[in-house]
Amino acid sequence: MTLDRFYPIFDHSDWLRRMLPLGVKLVQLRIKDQPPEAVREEIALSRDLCRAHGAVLVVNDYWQEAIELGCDWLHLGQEDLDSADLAAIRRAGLKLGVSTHDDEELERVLALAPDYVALGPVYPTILKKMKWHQQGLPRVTEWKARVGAVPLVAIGGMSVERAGGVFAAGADIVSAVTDITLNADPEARVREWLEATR
Ligand SMILES: Cc1ncc(COP(=O)(O)OP(=O)(O)O)c(N)n1
Ligand SMILES: Cc1nc(C(=O)O)sc1CCOP(=O)(O)O
Ligand SMILES: [Mg+2]
Repeated sequence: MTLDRFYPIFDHSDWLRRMLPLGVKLVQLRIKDQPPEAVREEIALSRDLCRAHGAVLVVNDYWQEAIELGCDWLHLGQEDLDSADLAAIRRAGLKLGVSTHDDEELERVLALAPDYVALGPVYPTILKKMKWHQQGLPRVTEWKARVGAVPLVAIGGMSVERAGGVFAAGADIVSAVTDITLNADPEARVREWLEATR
């Protein structure tokens, strides 16, 4: 299966309800600091919305809920990998995307045969505090050479204006958060993203 080249990330199903009708075909639900019932409800709602729109939903962090709720894709970071039951995830048939930021992390995840590898932050991000400032485009090129046929997701400080250069550097998919969610007109911005990536 070929994943869409535009991969927005949202923290609530309300965003999916707004953006999926525009043509988004790959989206991550990234929930932080919510009670367990709200997390489950949000994952189930997002799963159903994505199925109705023929889009791929990637659930961030919540691997047990993703299994229990019959989801198809999961994203895990390095710390998540420490506690996740990868055998159970694979038994459930979930596809797995993973974050990487340095050589050691990349070596670790390549051994897991991931379904995509994310590299970040390619540019500085304002979404969360990170140990890494920015990887830069040469690092994207290096990562693509190392992951080979595995799809490479570039994340961190992404914008429509930067996407072309990031694809040219070797990324297969570009993922964005605040370029959309903090935009004065998020729907219009998503339309620009779709035009730039199709
Ligand atoms: C596409 C994509 N890439 C990287 C991340 C970050 O995952 P992680 O390092 O586990 O951090 P949190 O997002 O959980 O704060 C991601 N979510 N998606
Ligand atoms: C969630 C996340 N993970 C990253 C990583 O490098 O692993 S960067 C990032 C934030 C991306 O948000 P924005 O598009 O607003 O910069
Ligand atoms: Mg995580």
